[in-house]
Amino acid sequence: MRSSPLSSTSPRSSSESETLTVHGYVRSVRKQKRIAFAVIGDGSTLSTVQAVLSPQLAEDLSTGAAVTVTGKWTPSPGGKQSHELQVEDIRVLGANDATTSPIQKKYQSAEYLRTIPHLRPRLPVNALLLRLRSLVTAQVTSYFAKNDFIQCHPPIITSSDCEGAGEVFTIEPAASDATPARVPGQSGQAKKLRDPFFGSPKYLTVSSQLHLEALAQSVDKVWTLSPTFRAEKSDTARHLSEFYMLEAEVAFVENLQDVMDVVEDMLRSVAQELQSSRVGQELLEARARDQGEEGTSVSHDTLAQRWQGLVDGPWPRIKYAEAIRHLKEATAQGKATFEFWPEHEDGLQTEHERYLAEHFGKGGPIFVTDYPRSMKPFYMLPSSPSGSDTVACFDLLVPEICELVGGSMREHRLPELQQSMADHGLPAAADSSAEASDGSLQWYLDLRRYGSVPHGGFGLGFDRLICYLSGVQNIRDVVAFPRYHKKCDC
Ligand SMILES: NC(=O)C[C@H](N)C(=O)O
Repeated sequence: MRSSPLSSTSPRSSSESETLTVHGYVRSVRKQKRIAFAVIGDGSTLSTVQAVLSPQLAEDLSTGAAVTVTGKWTPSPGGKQSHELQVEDIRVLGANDATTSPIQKKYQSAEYLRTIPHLRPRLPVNALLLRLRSLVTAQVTSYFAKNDFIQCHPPIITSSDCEGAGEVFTIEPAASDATPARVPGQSGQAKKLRDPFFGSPKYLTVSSQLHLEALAQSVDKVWTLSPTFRAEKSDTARHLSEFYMLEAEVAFVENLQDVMDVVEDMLRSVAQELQSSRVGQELLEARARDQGEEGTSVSHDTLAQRWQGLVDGPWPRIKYAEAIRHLKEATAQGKATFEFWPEHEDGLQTEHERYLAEHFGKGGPIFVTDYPRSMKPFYMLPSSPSGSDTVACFDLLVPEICELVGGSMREHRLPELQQSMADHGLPAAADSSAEASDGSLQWYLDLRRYGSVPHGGFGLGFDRLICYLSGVQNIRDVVAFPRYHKKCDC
């Protein structure tokens, strides 16, 4: 007798029957006078098993019930499947009232399914997305291990806003846990003022980059896949308040091209793994079945081309100034119409990024590099070490999603970093003897004081990558329990 996930229950070519036990959920049940059929799936594969049983055994069965079924795995006379399970015993582990169940065997919109995130993964395609995430995680882990990167666990609670964009969540214990603070001059009277748990306000991390920089300067090459948080109110298909970011930092790297090479190689390895995996095959199967259903996912062919676009290389690398020129030309020639006219000082709007990825990137990814310094955070190295108006940075743009990765060379020189912090309005004490004010980046400056090396790194929006690889168009539909403005229910 075997008991295993359906994904490892491969149909036998031998005609000899084998006793098999499967666990799963009833996807559908058809009861006739003398015979009943139940389709059983368990989320480990899109494939299902047809169970053939007597009407008595099928009596308590309803769609959605959790069952353990034992029977003979025999060649099927029906054309739809090579084998079927001739049931000898069935146990209903968890009954399901199919009439009141929030999951119904009919089309249910993505918006509706977002209201039941705890049940949504029971749908085979949502289970497939969980398996995709697991496969991509395994592949990036393997890629980094093979390339001598050390996996690190940077902190989630931080004292500064790395990106300086002011979109941080502040953390504090619940009010009842707050230590009563004594108010000076009111001896003996403990007044219930909030005494910050950590002494001063702390935040949920918006990026692990600064901490990774510290670690890279100890072990050379580091990476992490960690949750990050942004208190953005944007109601878009590409933003979440809690999301996973894959970040890496490489020490002793002199050139932005080398950092882009890591991104390109790593994503290529993920796409290759996907192309040869069962998860990949099933994703294509699912897309072929529901070709662009209700505008929630891309077609089979688009998805296959997307993966191939990641495998094919090298991906174009163009400078920001060139990108703006290209957009202006396209507008002037009537090849593109934008809501916002592309201007050097206005930055790239989403519509511009989309156009660049779809046209200049030949439908695949494209790196845009060397953005104006004024548009980027304080930690980026100038494009030319002697100073310039642009910084040695890149955004990787892909069709539909637009920005998938952002990275840069980091300013590793102390005086220049201090100047850049001052220019960006950040406190930048001149020497280490100055008392480090809470939340200051003294520790970050120390990295430049004590054995600094040229280094660079990047951050990739992991949930966006899952969207891109699966062809699902809304990030809220690829994250098991998505958190966004006004939404954090379970
Ligand atoms: N690690 C990175 O480069 C990510 C960057 N700090 C960001 O949040 O975009």
